[in-house]
Amino acid sequence: MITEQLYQIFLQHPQVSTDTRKIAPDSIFFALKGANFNANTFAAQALETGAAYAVIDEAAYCISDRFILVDDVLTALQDLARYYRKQLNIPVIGLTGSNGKTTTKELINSVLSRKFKTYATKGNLNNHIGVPLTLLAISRGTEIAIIEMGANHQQEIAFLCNIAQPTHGLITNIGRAHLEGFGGPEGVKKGKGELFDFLEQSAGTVFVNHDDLILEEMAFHRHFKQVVYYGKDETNVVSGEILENVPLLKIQWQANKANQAPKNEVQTQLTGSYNFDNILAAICIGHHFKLSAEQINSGISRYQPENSRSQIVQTKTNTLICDYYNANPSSMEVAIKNMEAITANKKVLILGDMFELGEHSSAEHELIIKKANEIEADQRIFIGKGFYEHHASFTDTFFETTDAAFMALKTAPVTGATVLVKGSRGMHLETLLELL
Ligand SMILES: CC(=O)N[C@H]1[C@@H](OP(=O)(O)OP(=O)(O)OC[C@H]2O[C@@H](n3ccc(=O)[nH]c3=O)[C@H](O)[C@@H]2O)O[C@H](CO)[C@@H](O)[C@@H]1O[C@H](C)C(=O)N[C@@H](C)C(=O)N[C@H](CCC(=O)N[C@@H](CCC[C@@H](N)C(=O)O)C(=O)O)C(=O)O
Ligand SMILES: Nc1ncnc2c1ncn2[C@@H]1O[C@H](COP(=O)(O)OP(=O)(O)OP(=O)(O)O)[C@@H](O)[C@H]1O
Ligand SMILES: C[C@@H](N)C(=O)N[C@H](C)C(=O)O
Repeated sequence: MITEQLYQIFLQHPQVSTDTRKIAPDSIFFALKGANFNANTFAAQALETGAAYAVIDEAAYCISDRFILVDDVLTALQDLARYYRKQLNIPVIGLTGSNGKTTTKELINSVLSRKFKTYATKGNLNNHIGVPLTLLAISRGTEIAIIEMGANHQQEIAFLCNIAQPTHGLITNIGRAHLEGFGGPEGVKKGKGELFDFLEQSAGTVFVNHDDLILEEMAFHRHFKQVVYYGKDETNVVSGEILENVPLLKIQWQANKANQAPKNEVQTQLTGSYNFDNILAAICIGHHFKLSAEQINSGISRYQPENSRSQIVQTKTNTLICDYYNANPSSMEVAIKNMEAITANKKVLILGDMFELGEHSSAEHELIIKKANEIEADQRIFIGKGFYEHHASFTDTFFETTDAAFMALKTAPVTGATVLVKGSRGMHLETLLELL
């Protein structure tokens, strides 16, 4: 079936399901294949449990006209999303970067939704499946969409841009994340730069952090229709500075200094000086879309991080900075620097291995141990094989596994401290929480 026909069906049934355990009534079920299951086998069940149609790619399962047979279900999903996107005549803000995508996306959404009907990527649905699902969930009447794009290899952002067709774009930063798939730091720059390439070719608008030399250079070498700069310097369209970080950030910002615009102060629910850039990006985008300072401040101050991203948790015995949703050398470094900046009687670092670093893994883990030793801390606990490899060269505490750390913390608990808990998701550092 060609995409136009599928689109006509989608107009009648504008909801998509991919899991028979969560079928939306009257939706179109896309039978994807995964590591465990071939969802063609669930297509009939999807119809029985409320789906209107099932898109499949194996003829053997096509037993009535409610089955839509295509060559490849994933491609059909992506093509439908691209086709639907083209019908939406709205600004689409594409967002990528090594760190801070989800936080910045949530902040932008929180700000823009003070004035517009917005739709933003849910959670982290940012890949070749997540972006199409996000686009197809945009309801008619939406005025601005904010689409997060993730990648761990070259050409992935180009592919996602081709589907989402952003009119505006932001790269949060270029860091040392997913080095394995991108082929090193230069590869990350190239891969994330595919968003800038798309916006250059399509005469879009980019928002650029002027304090970030890499991003500034990437913007400088391209010819954009419009570049909107933000940063600490008052010559930027939006400028700002941190007023407090104790541990929540309070910031001051100003738009168009030249026009003698007033300064604004906003108390945020975010910790970590690195979040300053994320916040300023959202303010800049709010200003670009002509929100008032009150609307912008309201959007920023209301946003409360969730899901273990820089989340402050007060337990009976400690103040925890829970940051174990992910970890890479860049985000580890800024999280350690933030521990140095905050005021606390006792500071403890619990750091877990960083994944997907390939040949850079050993050196990057060693570097993080050194960085952690450059700041004042009462205890430094490193967990995982990547860190453990270097245990003989340092006097800190090392465990090969999270289970081993669990047993040790059970007998010698950490108390009365501000504790940074950060590591890759696969380290499952959340299992330590009950002891902290
Ligand atoms: C296809 C699918 O949805 N997969 C999810 C599934 O994985 P699995 O391979 O185990 O699939 P199954 O074999 O179990 O099932 C196949 C399909 O059958 C359906 N089904 C199954 C049983 C049943 O009874 N009924 C059924 O209908 C089932 O629903 C499947 O459709 O389960 C996993 C665990 O829950 C999911 O993780 C998996 O999701 C995959 C990975 C996915 O891509 N989901 C996207 C919606 C998404 O956006 N996920 C994001 C993660 C994004 C991410 O990691 N981003 C990276 C960068 C991008 C890297 C990129 N190259 C990549 O490959 O992802 C980043 O750094 O930000 C998320 O969930 O957060
Ligand atoms: N601007 C930033 N610079 C460096 N590190 C950051 C920045 N913003 C957030 N981080 C770090 O990255 C962690 C994850 O944040 P967030 O989920 O927003 O990033 P992400 O890029 O969306 O990651 P993912 O795609 O894996 O969800 C934070 O908890 C924090 O440690
Ligand atoms: C969760 C996934 N998107 C990711 O960021 N993985 C890295 C390697 C991590 O978990 O730290």
